[in-house]
Amino acid sequence: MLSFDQVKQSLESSGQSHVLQFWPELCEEDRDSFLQELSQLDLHGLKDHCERAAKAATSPPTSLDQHIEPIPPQIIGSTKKSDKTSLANWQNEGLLQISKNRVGVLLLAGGQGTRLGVQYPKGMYNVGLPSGKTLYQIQAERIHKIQELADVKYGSKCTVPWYIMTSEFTLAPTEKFFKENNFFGLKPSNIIMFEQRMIPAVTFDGKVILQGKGRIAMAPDGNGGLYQALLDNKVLEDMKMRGVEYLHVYCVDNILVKMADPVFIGFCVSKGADCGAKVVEKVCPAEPVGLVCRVRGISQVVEYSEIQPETAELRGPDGELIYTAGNICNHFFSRAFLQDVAEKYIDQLKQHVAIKKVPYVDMCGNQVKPTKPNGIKMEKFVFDVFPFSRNFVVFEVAREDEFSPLKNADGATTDSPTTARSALLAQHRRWATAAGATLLVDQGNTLPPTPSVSAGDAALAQCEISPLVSYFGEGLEHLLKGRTLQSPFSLDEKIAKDLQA
Ligand SMILES: CC(=O)N[C@H]1[C@@H](OP(=O)(O)O)O[C@H](CO)[C@@H](O)[C@@H]1O
Repeated sequence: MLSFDQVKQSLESSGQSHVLQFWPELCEEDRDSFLQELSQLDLHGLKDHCERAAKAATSPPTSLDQHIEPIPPQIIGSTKKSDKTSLANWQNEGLLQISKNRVGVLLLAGGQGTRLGVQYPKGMYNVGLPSGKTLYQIQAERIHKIQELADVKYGSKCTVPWYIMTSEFTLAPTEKFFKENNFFGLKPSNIIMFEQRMIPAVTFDGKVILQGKGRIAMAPDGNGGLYQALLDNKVLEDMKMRGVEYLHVYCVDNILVKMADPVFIGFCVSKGADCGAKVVEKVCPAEPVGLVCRVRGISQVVEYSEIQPETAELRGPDGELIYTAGNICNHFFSRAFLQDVAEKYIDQLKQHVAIKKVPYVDMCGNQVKPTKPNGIKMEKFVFDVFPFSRNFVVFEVAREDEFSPLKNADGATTDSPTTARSALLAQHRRWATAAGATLLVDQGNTLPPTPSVSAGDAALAQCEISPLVSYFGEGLEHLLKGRTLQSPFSLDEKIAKDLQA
């Protein structure tokens, strides 16, 4: 820990001496914790950080729009358009890699869930499924299942390690939650949690914001803080030690995420890719998803907050949208590529500006909750390493099978607990009917085989299939064929055993 004088001097030379304004009022204990917090800051880089933030907030980002082009079809694979044999080959390749312990998953879980309006990590959210499972539990069970599928196919016991990037906000509650839930049956040594860095929020005139008299307002450095966090926490060494060559990186909020999806992994590996992204076709130009595209010939993502509406709305001769490749935050990276990024490119990652309402103490020491944005948070984005890739590929998937993110609180028309729950239940209804089951709603009404689903439609049968029973709809026929099932129907491992018997 640095001494008070060292910290004071550094703050003065960065033009931030106001940070210690309330020091004389602090008790011994608060002084200690504040000094500790300040010692951990990158004090050398502070001046630069504050100046850059203030400058970025006042000068609009240079628009990339004129240089955007769609991704060329040659580098796109698709669960919708590629032929069945290719898909089966990719799946086998993916399972082979998994069976050889070469695949890991990495969860981006440092965010605060502000839009969802909860005080705890998003992964702990229960969207109200009949089973009451949280996002973390669903993900853990999918890891279990994919290990089992690879084991069965290639006859070897394998592990898919689960790396979880948290932040100061989410680490402690996430650890506690995993412990309380007995790590959802996974081996604790195969779950590696680590923390991303936090950086200070800054006012429009480049001053660090004091959140309390002895505390500065800190925010995680964006999901692109991943690369620094991999270095800080020696995660690449851990991967190397385990023999993990490929990583599936995903964000916490997508209830349909396919953990270590063998088809996607297999596609990327077969193409010799070092980096890849899953996309879905955008539903409308304004959908808040990043656009996977090329800018001046280089593959990258232009975030929804940074594209102009006129560009997003561009249409071709038949009225079809030109830019349709929506980023679902499911990325593939080879370990070699991540090593390269860490060694050569980490300082070149773009900084993005987010203007936010940041609670603060004013000059007189009053706590203020601003009603208008007052602060700048600088963030890095996980996909900003794509331009450094030497062989980037894109994999298009069906939205109804792979993308239903939880972003907003209930009441919103999109991306809410209700839409997430409905998407999962609809998928499981499709699996059950495809396996030959008939689903009955309350009064014995038979469900049409392919029900059209609207969010929260109570008239539809509820059918939930545990990931421990089926990962992508496989293995259900021998359990469900010819059966009539009363809603709500929950197929867990125990019921699966009974049905088999
Ligand atoms: C920096 C980043 O990863 N942004 C991602 C991420 O955005 P959110 O702001 O977390 O919703 O998830 C979206 C998909 O849910 C994706 O479209 C977008 O590009």
